[in-house]
Amino acid sequence: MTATIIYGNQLAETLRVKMKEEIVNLKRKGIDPKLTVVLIGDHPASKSYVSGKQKAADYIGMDSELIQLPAETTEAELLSLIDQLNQDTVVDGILVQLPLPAHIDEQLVIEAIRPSKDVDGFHPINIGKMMTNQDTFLPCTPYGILTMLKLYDIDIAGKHAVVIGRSNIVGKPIGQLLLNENATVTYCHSKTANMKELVQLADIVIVAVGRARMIDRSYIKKGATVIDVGINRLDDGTLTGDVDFDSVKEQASYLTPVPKGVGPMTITMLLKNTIKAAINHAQK
Ligand SMILES: Nc1nc2c(c(=O)[nH]1)N[C@@H](CN(C=O)c1ccc(C(=O)N[C@@H](CCC(=O)O)C(=O)O)cc1)CN2
Repeated sequence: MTATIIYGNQLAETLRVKMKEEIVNLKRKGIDPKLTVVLIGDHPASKSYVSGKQKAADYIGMDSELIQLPAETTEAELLSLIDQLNQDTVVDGILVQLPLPAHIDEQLVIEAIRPSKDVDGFHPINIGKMMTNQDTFLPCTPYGILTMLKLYDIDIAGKHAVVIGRSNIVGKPIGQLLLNENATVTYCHSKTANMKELVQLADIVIVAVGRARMIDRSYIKKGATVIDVGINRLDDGTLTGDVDFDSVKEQASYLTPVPKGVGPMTITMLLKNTIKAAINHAQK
């Protein structure tokens, strides 16, 4: 058996075409969603992700703006900018690209964003709503993963999902979203003693550790669904995931590639959240 490969870039394209129409319809009703992205410093990967967000917004006809500030920007300056964007009635979504330089407290910045404009879904109020299964902005990567599983009709309820990684932006929230869908969820992390045994039990494996090709077929139960969130740049410049793709594709029933897997869905869910924010703002 060879796994069905879930190409996130193709799903993302289909969803973006639909959003393009949605934007036309919203504009007819006087709703013009706007996303503001803030980038501090010139970290090459962050610059590339931010540019991907701008291009995707342009493609669907969404108004977007990039505010790029030097790495020396102080925490107070960034908080003051966020305050201005919170007050600006034209701005629907605010995204501060992470990671931030070490002298800025990331959590303080996340909490400064008005929850109704937090299209990243990182504000504790939005996380709390997600945990209690209320309507809110879902963090974009986990939301993208859930959308991929649903579009492929992959059963979640009653299945055993193992999440490898416990970051605030991917590991913790994807586990919660799968739990909300009635999966039984196990988290593994760097201190988990029997990780391989646990992963071998999983029907759905989400890998978000940041270690190139760490998970090979010996971890994977025959027929499992494997979602690779890792983006690792090798010395030769190529990108690879946390999963050893060629090995796992012979064992899994569904598998996401890197690149062209989860990444494009992350950006697509950001657009979706921004549209949601604009509709919410228009109803107030
Ligand atoms: N404020 C946020 N910061 C960060 C987030 C986030 O969701 N919000 N997530 C990541 C980075 N990220 C989005 O910002 C992101 C990562 C990767 C991709 C993507 O499309 N990857 C491509 C490959 C791109 C390449 O060639 O480098 C792929 O997988 O096909 C999009 C968004 C950390 N920061």
